[in-house]
Amino acid sequence: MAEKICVAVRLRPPISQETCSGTFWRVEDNRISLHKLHGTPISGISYAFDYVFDETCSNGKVYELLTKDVIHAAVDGFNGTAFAYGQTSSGKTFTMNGSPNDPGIIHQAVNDVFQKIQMISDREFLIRVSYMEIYNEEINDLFAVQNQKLQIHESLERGIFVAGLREEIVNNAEQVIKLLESGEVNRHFGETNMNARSSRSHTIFRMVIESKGIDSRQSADYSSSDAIRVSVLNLVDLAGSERIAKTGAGGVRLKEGKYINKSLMVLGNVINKLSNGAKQRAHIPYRDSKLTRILQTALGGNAKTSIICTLAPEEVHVEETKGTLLFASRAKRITNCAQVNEIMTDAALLKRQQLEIEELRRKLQGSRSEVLEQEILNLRNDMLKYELEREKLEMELEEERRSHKDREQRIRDQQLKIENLSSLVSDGDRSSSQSHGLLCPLVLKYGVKFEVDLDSRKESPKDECNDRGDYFKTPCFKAAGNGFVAMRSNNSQLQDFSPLPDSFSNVADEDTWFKMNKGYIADLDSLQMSSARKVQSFPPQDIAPECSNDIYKEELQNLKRQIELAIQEKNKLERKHEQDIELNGRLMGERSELKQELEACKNMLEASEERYGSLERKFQVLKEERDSLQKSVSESSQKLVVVTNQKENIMKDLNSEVQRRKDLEAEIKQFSVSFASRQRSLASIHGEFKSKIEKLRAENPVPLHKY
Ligand SMILES: Nc1ncnc2c1ncn2[C@@H]1O[C@H](COP(=O)(O)OP(=O)(O)OP(=O)(O)O)[C@@H](O)[C@H]1O
Repeated sequence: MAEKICVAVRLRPPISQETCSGTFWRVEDNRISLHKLHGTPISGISYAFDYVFDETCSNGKVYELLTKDVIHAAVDGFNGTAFAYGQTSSGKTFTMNGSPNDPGIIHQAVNDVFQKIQMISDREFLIRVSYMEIYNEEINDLFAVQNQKLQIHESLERGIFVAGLREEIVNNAEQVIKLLESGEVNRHFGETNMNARSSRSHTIFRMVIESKGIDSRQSADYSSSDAIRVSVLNLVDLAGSERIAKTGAGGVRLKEGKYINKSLMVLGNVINKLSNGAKQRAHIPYRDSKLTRILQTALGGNAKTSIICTLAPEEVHVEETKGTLLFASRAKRITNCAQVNEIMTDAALLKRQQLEIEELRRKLQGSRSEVLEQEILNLRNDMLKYELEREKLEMELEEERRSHKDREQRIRDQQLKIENLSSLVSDGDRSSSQSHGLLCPLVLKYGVKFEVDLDSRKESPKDECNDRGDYFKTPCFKAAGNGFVAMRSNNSQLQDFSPLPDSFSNVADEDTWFKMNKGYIADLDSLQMSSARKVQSFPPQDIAPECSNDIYKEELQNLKRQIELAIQEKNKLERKHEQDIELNGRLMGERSELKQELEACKNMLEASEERYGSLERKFQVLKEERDSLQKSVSESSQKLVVVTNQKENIMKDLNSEVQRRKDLEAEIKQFSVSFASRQRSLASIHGEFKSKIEKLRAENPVPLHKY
């Protein structure tokens, strides 16, 4: 979350008893302004900050109001930086280090860190401390004097760090204070005109606070407690800017002063650029000095930062104080963006990966596999349905084919019957008309032609009747064209005359036709009489005695009846035939519809099969993916076990080492105590002996010349 740097100014009590002649600084709430001697504020020289501490304010209060939050946040995993800035002798070191009566920010921070840790029961902490100074633009290790001119490095894992700097693992505040004291000895101080013990270097006391949830190993689910939080807390005491003229520096002090001023100038530039806001920032010159490089995270980066600017109240320093206030005002505009720094341990990483894999698998199954499987199932069902439908249709079609064949067969049979009947009729008629010597060709409805030639019996030499005396022969069949006509045949030759038979009269007689057709009335207007024909009349003696006219008449009547019956049968069959044709047409239509439907089903089936195949392939790919995920999960689990074991071993070693150290310390303490008591007893023995010797000497004085 973006937040502004917290800035406070602190006015130190005046050191010299100089009499104020012109101006003085007045503190009101969180505002400091320059006033004229008689109290009027000087316009334009008034500044407000988060806090303004006057000369009466203690380090305790400064810590409480300004720095405590940063320190607590560091315990919670946020990077933190607190530094003091100001001209030489303005009270930076006093603020940071304090005095025996009024411990400074560093001491209070150290105590507070350990107190806070004590209160956090669900995390275990590991704290490392280091102490360095930047002297003449070189980094020296204050815990190990041999570590000098150290280099700054940067890595993804550690960020910006000083390589080779000694880090001490600490368990309590006292330990840290002792280390600090030992480090202070190595720090560069120097006497200047302005400060009897002036810091000639910038010092950075660094605490690295690592913490981890205690029960993370037991927890099955990944949570933030599985990660290790690593935060860096920098407590910085800067060297003070100085005016060479004022400090009276020369030689070494002058060289130091130049480096101090240069690095503070770079710090000023960085603050200046950062305070311009994101748009105008352009390049921030962190790399121009070691100080700004080390404090890079604290300035406009991932850290919570508080700055205390110390001010010398003396009138003689008013210009430097104004400069410091300007610096503080600019720093106030800087925005940082602090966040908890969590590092994944191997175990936590593995656990998180495992969970992520699980999640992915769930998603995969939920969003794809299941859906695909369902889709495949649906398609399979569809396919089955189509198959069944297809089978049903095929069966129907087969049945239809069979019935169609039957119908065709029936039609063919009927046609055959009709033809047989027709030929029967025509043969019968021919015989009949031949027997009467009458030619009466008739073409009746539906193209069945009946010729009644009553004379042909006698004329035809091939007639079987001649041979066996039977004038009615087995009918022969003869097909005729369609059409509803009743007409005389035009096939016969024109005759000279055509006399009507005595008894039969005219064949076109209405009554006769009515009788012949059994109630059917033909359109007599359309009937044509055959042309007159010469018929040779035979004398009665030429005719066989049994074939008298009556017999003929009777035969003719029979024949007529047969013809009528045949015609009726034929009409019936014709109607049936028509119906069959109609039905056949309808069935053909249905059949072609069924065929189309079958074709569509086949197409759908093919498409389904194709889709099914592609889904099967996808399913296979997903299966393989799942298998590889499972494999990586099992590998991760194995790694997890190894890493956990390793960590447990290390923790055991560490604990035993700590215990050993404690034991040694106790031993040393015990030894010191016994040593001291021995010393005391030796001293008392020595005293005793001495006094005894003295006493003996006094009792037995020995003459000098004896020696
Ligand atoms: N708030 C304060 N109350 C009492 N004494 C103070 C206060 N601030 C500073 N002093 C005293 O003023 C003197 C100079 O202070 P200090 O050494 O802390 O200044 P400095 O800014 O660190 O100077 P330098 O930059 O030269 O190291 C010291 O003797 C210190 O004890």
